[in-house]
Amino acid sequence: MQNPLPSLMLIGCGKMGGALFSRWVENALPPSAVVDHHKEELTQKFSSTQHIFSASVKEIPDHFTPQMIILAVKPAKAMEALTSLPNRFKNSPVISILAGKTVAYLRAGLTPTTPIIRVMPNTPSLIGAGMSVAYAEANISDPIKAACAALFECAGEFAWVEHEDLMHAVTALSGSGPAYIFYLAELLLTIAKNYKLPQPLANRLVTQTLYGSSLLLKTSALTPEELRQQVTSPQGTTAAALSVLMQPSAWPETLERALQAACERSRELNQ
Ligand SMILES: NC(=O)C1=CN([C@@H]2O[C@H](COP(=O)(O)OP(=O)(O)OC[C@H]3O[C@@H](n4cnc5c(N)ncnc54)[C@H](O)[C@@H]3O)[C@@H](O)[C@H]2O)C=CC1
Ligand SMILES: O=C(O)[C@@H]1CCC=N1
Repeated sequence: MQNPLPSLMLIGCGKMGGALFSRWVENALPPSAVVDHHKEELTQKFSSTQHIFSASVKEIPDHFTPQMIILAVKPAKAMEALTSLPNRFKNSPVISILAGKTVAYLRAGLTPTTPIIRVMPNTPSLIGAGMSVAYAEANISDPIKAACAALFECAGEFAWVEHEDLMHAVTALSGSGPAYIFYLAELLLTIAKNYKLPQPLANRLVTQTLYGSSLLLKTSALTPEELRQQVTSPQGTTAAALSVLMQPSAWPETLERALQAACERSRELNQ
């Protein structure tokens, strides 16, 4: 059986924080607090009486002490959010989902002993199909790591990395990755217009092809290369298309440059 979820204080309930929070609510989150400037919208959206919605950490009632704090503001707002934490919260374990911001950076806004874990989730978390990857320093206790895993397992798959530097590659691959897939869908839909396919049909073709291929990739024992070969008849239509896409300057170099740009940006975000 899955570990019970810890009570939380979620700071920042936007696209990513909000997606995670909705999963946690569905998975019996104990009474928790959500801090966001959009308090009114969030109170309506989640219409919950058991959670506290607040526009500022300072308005959280004295009787409420979370077991964990989840930091989900934009990276540029991290220090402002941490330094405005009242002292009574400063020893609670903090999970940061911020791109780029290292444990050392975050620690400067907390105390030398606050347990800090970094997690990189992605937006398919909203439907329980997310991929979250976490890094914790060696001194973080097992119960804190287990509580972190329980939270992100509610949103899909979860894995640990041993070295913080790997979080850049994780961010470039699975954190930003859904956008690459959505852009591929956008491009295919735009191109479909040239072939006079009715738009609703083109939507179905693109969506079901991406969905079916992802599901096959996830459930099949075959490698991506083997699955690709199963589609590709010698001298057939797929081979004709792949002879364009597999040119070094086409997908191989383009994707390599794209991931490199994401990694570089992740490093810059720590400044
Ligand atoms: N959107 C994505 O696909 C992913 C985002 N992330 C990370 O999640 C973080 C949030 O990103 P998004 O949800 O996309 O941004 P967002 O802009 O949708 O959400 C940020 C939220 O923080 C709130 N906020 C700003 N300052 C605050 C403060 N001082 N106290 C409380 N709330 C405050 C804003 O009102 C907003 O609702 C970023 O650091 C990003 O790197 C990580 C993985 C994926
Ligand atoms: O674009 C970003 O910076 C964030 C991190 C991963 C996905 N979105």
